[in-house]
Amino acid sequence: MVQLYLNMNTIDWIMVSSLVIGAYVLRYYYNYFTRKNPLPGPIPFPIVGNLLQLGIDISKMMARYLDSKYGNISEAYFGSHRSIFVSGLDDVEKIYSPTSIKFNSFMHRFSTNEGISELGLEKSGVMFNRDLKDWSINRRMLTQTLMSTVFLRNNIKLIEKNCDDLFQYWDLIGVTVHDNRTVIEVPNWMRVFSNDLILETIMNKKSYAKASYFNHITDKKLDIPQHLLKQSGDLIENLYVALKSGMFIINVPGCIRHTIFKYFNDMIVGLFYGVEDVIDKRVKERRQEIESMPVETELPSDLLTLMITTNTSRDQNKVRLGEYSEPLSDSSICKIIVELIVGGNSTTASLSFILAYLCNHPKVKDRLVKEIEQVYGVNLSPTITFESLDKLRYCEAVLHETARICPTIEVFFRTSSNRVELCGYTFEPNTLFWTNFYRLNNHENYWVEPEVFNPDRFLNNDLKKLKAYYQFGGGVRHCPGRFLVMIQLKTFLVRFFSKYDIESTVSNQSIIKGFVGGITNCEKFDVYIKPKKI
Ligand code: HEM
Repeated sequence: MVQLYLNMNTIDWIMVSSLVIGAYVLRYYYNYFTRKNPLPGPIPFPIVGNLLQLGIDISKMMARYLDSKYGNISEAYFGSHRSIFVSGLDDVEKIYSPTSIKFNSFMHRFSTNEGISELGLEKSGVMFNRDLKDWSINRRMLTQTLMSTVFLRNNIKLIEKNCDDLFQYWDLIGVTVHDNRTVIEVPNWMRVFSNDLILETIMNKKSYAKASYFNHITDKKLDIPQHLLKQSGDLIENLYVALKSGMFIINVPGCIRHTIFKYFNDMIVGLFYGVEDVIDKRVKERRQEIESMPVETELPSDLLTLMITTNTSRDQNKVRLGEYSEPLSDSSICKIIVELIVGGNSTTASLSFILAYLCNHPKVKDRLVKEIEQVYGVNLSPTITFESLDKLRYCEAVLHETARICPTIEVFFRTSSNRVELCGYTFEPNTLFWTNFYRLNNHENYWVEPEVFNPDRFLNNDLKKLKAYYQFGGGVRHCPGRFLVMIQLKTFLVRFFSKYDIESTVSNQSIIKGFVGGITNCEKFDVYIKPKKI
């Protein structure tokens, strides 16, 4: 046999390779055409699946293409992984409504995924964690903190402080000069604003992304140490690049990422772990700060402090993790924090879309401002309380209507934990289901004139009755940041419209969307911001 190999010339090698490849391709298509439960969808290629036809960004292609071409249920392949795409209301409800773990057939986010596993997220954190015991501890801790009134009340103060900083920078670049025509690029400012906010919310330390951006775009340099600006600027930039490449890591098979795209793959994974290193340093620093304080010191209720002290002698019993009695490890805390910062990026996108829709709908904007003035009076810098935000019914309707017509998460996913039935088909455990929020939120069967931006549809309606409205998922894995997001968006709008008016640089400016790591972003929207005349 060895002799036979040694005697083979180039032609022989080409023929043998062709035979092997041909046999592989034949077997691949035999398996494909005889698969169980065939669903409509584009025909895949070996190894890459449908990546060549559809690209790597599932949000874009699913919401816009698969649904209109193949209907309520279809399939596509990312590498060898089969994904099922669902956009019928009954089926999406089946996936997101169960509220108990015991009777839930869609408990997991992913089945095994080599990209997620390379990032160390498969068995830690919350979003992708497949270890349900570990997930339930982390999840319970997050829910009890992120949704507690004490935490949310404190966060209002932090949002106000960040608004004040933002407005100070805007004033410095000249927006308060009467009739000033300084162009404000909404998406860029909202990105640095919400990144600072989420980092400070989680890490209990000032972040300087706004200041870094201010220094980048103006000649008036702020008197803040260069290393602090660089640290915040780099962290945000690296996170953004890592997030932008998230779909590449998740959807492109390892055999391609580690060969053809090795350089790019290593760079992204390196960036991701670089971000984690920065967070890890902060976790250790905070641990030391806490340990150096007398035991009886009342500690603040920020997330990092709570995560570090849970199940330690400093635990102030704010969080109860049932039977679990171990403190969370630094590495576990780091993974959770990375996910939360990524979650904060949807808030960025929401802020930009809200301002853009308000600019393009001046009557809605006027009504919103009127409501803010009714609740807070005409006041450049009103004091905001948790209770007062509850009175902003129209504002809430504006937030929901923007999320309906322009969801920042257009599609999201769960994986079956058991054998399940959907749309008349039976699926095995570990099948990945992508659900189409964009289609449901804009479907003519469920909404009157879905293409019209009309917050009134949310005004006198119980959210539970608007079954086709999906923003934060639902059931047992419902987004734990949803209350925080609503508080952040409302507080920002109250502070903003108490001090300024906003106008698009051109009438009816188109709202350009981009897709970054599964989040739909506003790519560009330029406005003039004018001081409010009192
Ligand atoms: C507008 C902003 C946001 C949107 C649209 C959004 C949307 C979502 C959606 C659709 C899910 C999946 C839920 C499910 O499977 O049922 C989710 C999960 C999650 N979100 Fe959010 N989110 C936002 C902001 C945030 C923020 C600010 C945080 C944290 C500070 C956060 C933390 C999380 C976490 C940890 C999960 C995973 C939950 C789990 O798997 O158990 N999100 N989010």
